[in-house]
Amino acid sequence: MADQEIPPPSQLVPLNFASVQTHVPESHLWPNVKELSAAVKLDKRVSLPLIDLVNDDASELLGRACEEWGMFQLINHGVSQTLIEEAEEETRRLFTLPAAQKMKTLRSPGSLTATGYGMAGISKYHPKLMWHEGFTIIGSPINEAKKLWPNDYKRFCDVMEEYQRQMKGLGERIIRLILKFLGISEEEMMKLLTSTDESIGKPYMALRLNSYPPCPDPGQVMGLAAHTDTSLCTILHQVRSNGLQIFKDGTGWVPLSPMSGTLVVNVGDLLHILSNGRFTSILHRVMIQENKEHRFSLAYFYDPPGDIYISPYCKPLSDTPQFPLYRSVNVKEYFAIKAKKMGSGLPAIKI
Ligand SMILES: C=C1C[C@]23C[C@H]1CC[C@H]2[C@@]12CCC[C@@](C)(C(=O)O1)[C@H]2[C@@H]3C(=O)O
Ligand SMILES: O=C(O)CCC(=O)C(=O)O
Ligand SMILES: [Fe+2]
Repeated sequence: MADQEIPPPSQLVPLNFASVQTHVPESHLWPNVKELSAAVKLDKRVSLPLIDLVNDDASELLGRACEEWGMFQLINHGVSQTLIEEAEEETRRLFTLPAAQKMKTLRSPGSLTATGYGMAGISKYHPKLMWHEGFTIIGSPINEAKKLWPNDYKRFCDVMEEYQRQMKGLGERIIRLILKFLGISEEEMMKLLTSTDESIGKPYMALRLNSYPPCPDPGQVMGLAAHTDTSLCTILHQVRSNGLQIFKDGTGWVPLSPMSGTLVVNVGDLLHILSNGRFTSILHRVMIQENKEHRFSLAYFYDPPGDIYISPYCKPLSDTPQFPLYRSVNVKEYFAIKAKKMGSGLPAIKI
């Protein structure tokens, strides 16, 4: 089969990966991936803090993990294994559809909050394309699912809606415990967590299904380039596969291996701002592995609604005076700033 003609990057159309048999097209060859990989501290394969959500000390443990790592793995998270497996199965079913079918739901360029198929938003900041295709779901995916499976869309919708519902509940539990660690009052918390109230703006919660197809030359491509998430926190389920790396201060890039049954949670920019820089919005990326496996992941971005203002929380009664590192910013505005600043929004709101 002939390799598909490559559209210019500005169109942000994923490659028809199924048509690539032998060589990676020029558009996807990252000249620096060898150096990037060589710099990875393989001997430093780290294990993230493992936190039991029903532990009495969960709040303290989560807070410490957010300070030290900005990422941790959760057990006893309460999301059923069956639901996770169903969501995995539906993700696989979606990405193994013919390219033309997936293209019927292509996200409109420029829209940050649309449901549909496409490349990661950060693609437009890189001269080369990533070995990745995504499907973002905000709210109900029913309109897009009908295009993908005209006679059989219900299963996908039911599973994804339930998955979002459970992830939202889990996100709220996690954030509540983390805010408690920061000393934020119940009243202040309510403002941040009233995520379904449409009167305070459009919901920004998003589920992104990620697909990293097998690659004939994994050493020359990038799965998902280094980025921080634009969320309070992100809850990630990886389908039994390596490839996720984090940038740890003082160490450098380190690879992670998912532990089965756990969900990986990371701090995003909004929680970094809220904690006045105390929690790390962790830089992470995905590198394609040699194993020729099709890798999938499901990332749930837990966000407040668009019109909520996020301000650095400075302990009012602490001995040492604290000053806010960032100006107050609303969620919608921060998304727009981050998109405009090529994926790096924090410097733009620094005081
Ligand atoms: C720099 C970025 C990266 C963006 C777009 C732009 C600003 C906001 C980011 C997110 C955050 C929430 C999920 C996502 C899928 C979304 O809708 O907005 C992300 C998207 C991407 O990573 O693709
Ligand atoms: O696929 C992964 O493991 C990470 C995905 C991710 O970082 C994202 O979707 O923002
Ligand atoms: Fe991410």
